[in-house]
Amino acid sequence: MQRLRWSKGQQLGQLHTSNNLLLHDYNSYILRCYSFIHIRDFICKMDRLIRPFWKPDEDRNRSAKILCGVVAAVYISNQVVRKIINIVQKQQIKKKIQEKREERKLSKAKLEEHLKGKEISTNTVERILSLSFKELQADLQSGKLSAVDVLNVYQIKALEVDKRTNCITEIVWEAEETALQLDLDRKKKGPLYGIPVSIKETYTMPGYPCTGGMMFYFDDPVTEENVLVQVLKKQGAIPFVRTNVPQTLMTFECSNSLYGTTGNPYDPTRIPGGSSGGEAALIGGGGSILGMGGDIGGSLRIPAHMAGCCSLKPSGGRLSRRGQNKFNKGETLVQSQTGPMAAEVDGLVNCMRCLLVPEMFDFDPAVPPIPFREEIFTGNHKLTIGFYIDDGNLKAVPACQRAVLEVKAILESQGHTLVPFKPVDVHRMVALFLKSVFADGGKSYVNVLEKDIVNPSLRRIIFAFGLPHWFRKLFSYVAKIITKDQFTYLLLQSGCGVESVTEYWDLAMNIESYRTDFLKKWRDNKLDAVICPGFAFTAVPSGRVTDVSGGVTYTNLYNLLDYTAGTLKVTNVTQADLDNFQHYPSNTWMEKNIKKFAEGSKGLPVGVQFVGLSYQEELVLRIMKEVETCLHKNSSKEKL
Ligand SMILES: CCCCCC/C=C\CCCCCCCC(=O)NCCO
Repeated sequence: MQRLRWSKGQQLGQLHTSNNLLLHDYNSYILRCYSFIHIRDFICKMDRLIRPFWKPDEDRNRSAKILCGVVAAVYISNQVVRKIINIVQKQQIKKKIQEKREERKLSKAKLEEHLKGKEISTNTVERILSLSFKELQADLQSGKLSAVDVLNVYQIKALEVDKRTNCITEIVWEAEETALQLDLDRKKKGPLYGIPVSIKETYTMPGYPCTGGMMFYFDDPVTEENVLVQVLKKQGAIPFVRTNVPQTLMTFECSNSLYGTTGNPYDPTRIPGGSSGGEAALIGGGGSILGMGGDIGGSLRIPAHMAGCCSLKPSGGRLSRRGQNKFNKGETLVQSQTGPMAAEVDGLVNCMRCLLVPEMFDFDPAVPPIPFREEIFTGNHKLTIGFYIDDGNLKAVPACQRAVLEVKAILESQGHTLVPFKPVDVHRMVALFLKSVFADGGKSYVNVLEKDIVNPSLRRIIFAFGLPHWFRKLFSYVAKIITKDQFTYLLLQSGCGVESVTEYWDLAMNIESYRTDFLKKWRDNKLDAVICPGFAFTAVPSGRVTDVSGGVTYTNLYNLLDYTAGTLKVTNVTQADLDNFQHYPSNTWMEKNIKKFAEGSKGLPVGVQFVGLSYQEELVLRIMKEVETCLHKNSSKEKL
């Protein structure tokens, strides 16, 4: 037996280095059988030890039976005790959640009372809210407006948007004190003086919970202030609210047991996108002019597209990640990036300008010390821009296709050359992405959520993550036959992650080779930039995200490549877009769901994505600004 085990073990070691998935599954299966053999061996050994104590005429199997019984009893009672502990813990969590919800309600009511006491006229509110980013900045700099007035107006509007969408997790109480101080200290005006900024819940700010929507992190003490928050404050900005995120951050639904569900400002029964969904709902609803978010698979861009604002996902840690990435820590192959979200491109530009300063490079020496390159942003040479409306995974819905074609026409009218482009095999890309972000097979999420109330939209995935890998992989084939969706298959297959360091290194090499192939195609087409759909579809009803999760290939491609990508709202869904659904395919489960969820989507915002190579933030912003200017001109012409 010993010899057999040794030789099989050697064989397994050899098989393990192979990349063949089936062989790999077979290995896991054999290893499991071996664990069983170990238990049987153990029982046999114990049997031999105990046997001398039994009378010789007794049943020879009696001791083994008793031992099996004891093992079973210990196992069952262990399970029962664990279940009881879990139930008690869940009750405590529910109580805590309830208390927290009451606290949040009271805090918001208190701020509302405080603002009512100030008797700010509707006129003032409307006037300040109607100002563009540049106008607001100019009025604050000239002293026409005070920081406190602007803050109070945005607080009023933010509370109003929150009532419809539940986008605010915490009120930043020291905001008014900061504004008063800034107003007193007028000589020291930073470039963002008096600009209220909303902050995603994942940014650490001492005194405020930073949970990523997971109760597990609720009692984690927050000691260090996020680097970007520190720099923004130094530049005169005033963090005034913190905003909601999805449980785990790895989905684009914006819902968790602690803060509840955030709705879309255009239709609260639908999602605002995620994970920076609270930010997008607040900015899209008009309750904030500038905000901060994060993005590992689309979390800055999906919500900007779905809730109607704009965002920029910088590349390569261009902005500091310190103090926001504790949830994706250790994920080095695809890294979460921090970035701004705003009502207009000017907000993004000014934010980047004010963050790319010596203070940030000082606070975080890991950030490449590249200041904002004005010469690239203001450059006027004509560009070659690739475009696509279908990435080869899920076809973008008619409104998302139209949005890209409209931007294409705008850019052509500005003298740029637009050429058709098709990304390199997105299925290959998404398999690498899922394997990287779920490298541990989703184990850390399952562990963290074990002591939480799992959000209904995630239950199916978390359940799948708890299943043995061999079963998940086997089931992926069944799921593929039933759904006909390649993404569902890949989520189950690649979501198993890697089993060894060798596999992790292989994965890193495969990502490198995908990046090389993509860059070659980009260079062959002589591209400066690419435009493509903001996402595969517009906002879907809450709770249905996992039914259409394949849409993420439109955004996570640029995370895997580590390119710069920004999203700008360019249009709204029209009746003609909905009528055009007759040409949309319904071959797969997700395509059918997308079609179903599009019903009633008229009026929802639609964004377009603008992509540049790594460290091309200024170029991407330049193109976004050009398009936004033309859109504004066109809409004022329409109004005339
Ligand atoms: C743990 C549950 C995950 C289930 C959803 C699986 C479906 C798709 C996987 C990728 C989705 C990525 C969405 C965007 C995530 C993101 O960018 N988060 C930012 C984190 O800082």
